[in-house]
Order: sequence, then C-alpha cells, then structure tokens
Amino acid sequence: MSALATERSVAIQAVLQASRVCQSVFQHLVANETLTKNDKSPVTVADFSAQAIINTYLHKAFPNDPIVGEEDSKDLRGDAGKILREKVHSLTNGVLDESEKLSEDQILEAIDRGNYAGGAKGRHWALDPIDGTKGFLRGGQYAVCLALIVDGQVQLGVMGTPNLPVDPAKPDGEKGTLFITVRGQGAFQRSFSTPTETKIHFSDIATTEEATFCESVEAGHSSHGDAAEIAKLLGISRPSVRMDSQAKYCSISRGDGDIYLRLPTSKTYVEKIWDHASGSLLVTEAGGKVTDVNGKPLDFSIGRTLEANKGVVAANTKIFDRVLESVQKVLSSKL
Ligand SMILES: Nc1ncnc2c1ncn2[C@@H]1O[C@H](COP(=O)(O)OS(=O)(=O)O)[C@@H](OP(=O)(O)O)[C@H]1O
Ligand SMILES: [Mg+2]
Ligand SMILES: [Mg+2]
Ligand SMILES: [Mg+2]
Repeated sequence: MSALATERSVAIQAVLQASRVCQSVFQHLVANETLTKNDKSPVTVADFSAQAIINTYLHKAFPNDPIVGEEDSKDLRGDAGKILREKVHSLTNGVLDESEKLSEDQILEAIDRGNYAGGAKGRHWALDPIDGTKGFLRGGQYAVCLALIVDGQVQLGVMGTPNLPVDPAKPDGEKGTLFITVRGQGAFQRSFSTPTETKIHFSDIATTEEATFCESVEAGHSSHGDAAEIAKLLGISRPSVRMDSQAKYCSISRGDGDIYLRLPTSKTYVEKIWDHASGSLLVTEAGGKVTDVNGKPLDFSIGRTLEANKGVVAANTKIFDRVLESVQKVLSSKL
C-alpha cells in the first residue's frame, strides 16, 4: 500500500461530504443567513457544517490527530446562536447517512476540535472548511481545503471545488472537481461523481510572454495594481483570470493559468496555514514552484499562521525565477 493511503481516502470522503453540504446550503441560502465576524469576513452556515463534517470524519479515523481549523463554535452557542445552530444542525444531517447523524452538541464539539495551535512536531490536519467565502456567497469559486502536516511539512492535500468545471475546455459542462495530492505521488483530479482520477500538471509554456495570471477577485487580498506592473515587466498581454479562493492553486496546477501571486496589501496581515497548505503541495506535485515574495519556502511549522512569510508566488517551474525577480523589483520600488 502506498504511503498515507488511508489518510488519502478518508480525506477524500470527508472533503466530498463537506462539499456536498456546501452545495446544499447554497441552494437553501437566503442572504440573511450570513453573519459578520469581527474580521468582517462573511461566515456562513456552510463554513460551520463543513468543518463539523470533516472534523467528525477525521476524529473517527484518526482519534489522536489534532486539527487546525479556521472556524470555532462561538457564534453557534447560547441563545444568540440558536437560529444559526439549528440551521447548521439540520443542513449537516441532511447530507450524512442515517448512522452518521450528529446531535447539536456533537456538532459544536466537532467544530471546536479545530482549535489546535499547530507547530513543528508530529502530525496535524489543517482545514479551511470554505476558502473564498465571498466567492461562495456570489456563486463563484470556493474550495473546501484539507491538508495533513507532518513535522511542519505538508504531506497530503485534498481540495473540493464545487463550482469548478471538471473539464476546463467545457466551462458549461459538469462542475464539481476534487484535487488530490500526496508528497512524492503526484497531483490528481477527479469529478465529484466518479472516482476515476486523472494526473494533472502545469502547462508546458517556457516563456513568461505566453503566461496567464490567475488572480484574486478581492483587491484587498492581493494587490491588483502591483500585479499589473509585474505583468508588464514579464511581457504578459493575456487578460488575468480572476477567481476567488484556493481554486487558483488548482487552476494553475492543471494548466488553466500559469501564475498565482498573493501580493501583500497590508504590512500587518499574516497568512493562515489553511489558506495555503493543500494548494502549495498541489502546485509542487504538479510541477510548479511556490515561495513567498522573498523567495523563502512557506513555513508551515510555526503554528496557525505563516508568520515567517510574506505573500505567495506560485508558478510554472520554468518561468518561476523570472516571475519572482519581477515581483521583487516591483515590491522593492514601493519600500
Ligand atoms: N487582508 C487580507 N490579505 C490576504 N488574505 C486575506 C485578507 N483577509 C482575508 N484573507 C484571506 O483570504 C482568503 C480568501 O482568499 P481569496 O484568494 O479567495 O480572496 S479573493 O476573494 O479571491 O480575493 C480568506 O479565506 P476564507 O476566510 O477562508 O475565505 C482569508 O483567510
Ligand atoms: Mg474566513
Ligand atoms: Mg481561506
Ligand atoms: Mg474559510
């Protein structure tokens, strides 16, 4: 059996079920079901349901594995959280089999199992139950992202992208793509509906002039102005593909675009490990390269954040050095 085979299959089942609950919540979603966290990012019923489901699957299969999850159950507790709690409860159970159904208390407990501090020793999971909450709310791209980190290094990543076409050449065809990677074993995709996996890899362009940027929709998450200057230096004339979420890592890994930049928009924002763990391994296993804007490898060993890093640069290996050089030229001119 290949390394991490059990972890791989449990992660696939967990991410698929969580992706299904997201799709179900979207269908039932009414605008006033969203609430605002103090970081102003919208958190939905789907965030909580997806985290409850994945943490339950992980706990059942690997009871000793700690989890670094984005959400906690604070907003679901007490009288203030009653309405939201009931919605999470019914929607979560709506996708689980009869034998898997959870009580309200079990849901809260499962969500809070994501409170681990992370670190450099042993193994833990990193979970973003929905990445791209804004994309989710506008019916755009979002991703359910799960990674296994061992001794500070990402070893496995599974990402569910319910709104990403299975075949990029058929944008109106079947949607719902799962991306799977294990260190040293390559990068794969499959549809939600069929288990057959296909190997994916970066496009084989050799010059930056042929490249396409895959960019954030939110200018507040990555500077669009800096990206435009970098594109000019690289001789890129093709329009950027704009999409929310870690689906950007998935897209470049299968050659839909070539470069993903996360250019710091503030001096104080620190990236979270769950926003980059699975995506960064997918990129390297698909033949790409990832560092921060200073050319340093992303360091997942510190805790819940990427405190030692600033921004992200991900690209096809052949053009990576030129991309990084241009990123640094543009950013250093701003200092
Ligand atoms: N200021 C700032 N800078 C950089 N990143 C930030 C910032 N604020 C939030 N976040 C994180 O961005 C995650 C969503 O990233 P996206 O790439 O989907 O953003 S975008 O909507 O496409 O612009 C989003 O993840 P989710 O909360 O899981 O959606 C946040 O963790
Ligand atoms: Mg968030
Ligand atoms: Mg996120
Ligand atoms: Mg999230």
